Amino acid sequence: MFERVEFYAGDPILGLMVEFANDTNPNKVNLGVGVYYDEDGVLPVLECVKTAEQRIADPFAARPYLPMEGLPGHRKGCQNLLFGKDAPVLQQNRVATVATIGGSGALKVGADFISKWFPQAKCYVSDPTWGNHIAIFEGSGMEVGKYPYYDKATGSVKFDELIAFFKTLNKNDVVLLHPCCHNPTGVDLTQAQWDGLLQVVKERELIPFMDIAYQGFGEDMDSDAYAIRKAVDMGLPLFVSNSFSKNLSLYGERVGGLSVVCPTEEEADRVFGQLKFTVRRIYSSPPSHGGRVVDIVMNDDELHEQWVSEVYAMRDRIKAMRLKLKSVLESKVPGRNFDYLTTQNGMFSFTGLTPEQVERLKTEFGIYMVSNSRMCVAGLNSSNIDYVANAMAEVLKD
Ligand SMILES: Cc1[nH+]cc(COP(=O)(O)O)c(/C=N/[C@@H](CC(=O)O)C(=O)O)c1O
Repeated sequence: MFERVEFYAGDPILGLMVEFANDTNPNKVNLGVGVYYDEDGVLPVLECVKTAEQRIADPFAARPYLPMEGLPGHRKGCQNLLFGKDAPVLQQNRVATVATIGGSGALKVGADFISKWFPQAKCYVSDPTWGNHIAIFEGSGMEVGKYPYYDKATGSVKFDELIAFFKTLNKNDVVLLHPCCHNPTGVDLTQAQWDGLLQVVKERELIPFMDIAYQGFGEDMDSDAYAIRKAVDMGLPLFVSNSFSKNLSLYGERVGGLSVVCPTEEEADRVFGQLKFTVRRIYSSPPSHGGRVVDIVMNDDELHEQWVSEVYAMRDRIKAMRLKLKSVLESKVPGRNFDYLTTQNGMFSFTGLTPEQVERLKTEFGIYMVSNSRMCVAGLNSSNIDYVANAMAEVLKD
């Protein structure tokens, strides 16, 4: 019956979590999956989340379905975070937003919506990108291509090639963009480059789909949303998928959102209805617990302020680990350039290690990075950073 079903090779990122859990090396270090661990190597529960949990704690409360679109406060929280609390586009009711099952659910709902209403559209992702981007859009039946992005030789963006490529695309083709904290490279566009790129998107009438999963881990909440707000200012139609997994440390609660910026309120109403229908036929409605936590933290001014400072503390610890690792590696591997550790942004660093060197880190030292050489810097802390630096220095001798 199922003999034709192919074996699943496993996910290059999530598969590492299983391997890591089974690794008996007492010195093992998880620099694989994009999860923030604190200075003690523990996945934190934010103080603002604890307060929100206390407010809703009632183990005997009923658990009704949420609406297909999720809680109004969850949706409002996404909109204020992405577009700015008093943004005209929100006052004009031109944004259709649904709460989703994490950022992954947002991408899936968006991909299914586009596949249905723009059946000729092709999707183009950065080279490289988060591996699941390709799987999600192909899973929605879309053809997925790659646009030039990361220049291995210089460690920067191949901006001229990217622009030239965008100029070859067709109306309504989708370009999947990382507004900040690019995954896996950590290499972001400057604001001037965003201005130029979005101008080409406008001229070619492309559909920009911005996936922001690390807002607050780059510079700050507003700067990290620059590309999103610039696109709105330019009057572009825009899809935005956002995730609270990392910046609320609510990974397993599966909380995110999909927002679609429309030219008119009437069109936003139509899109909102079809987004609800798309949710209904994929997973029907979103989880309630995480949605209630998002609602409280995002809409209580005091908790929101506390949340922002907690995200910035996570951001700053990652930046401190970048500086420390760079200085230790420079002392251990003189002559090799480690500037990328401090020029790259957000949770990830593209180390440039070969697959063989990455494999040696895992098998000989119990240090886990993604095979494409992505390192989750948030897995570093004062007690493991020297061990990691020594191991990297060792494999770099090859
Ligand atoms: C760019 C990006 N977008 C969306 C997601 C999905 O977020 P969620 O809200 O959990 O559905 C992730 C997760 N990335 C990390 C975990 C994973 O691969 O699922 C990672 O890159 O390690 C991203 O890195």
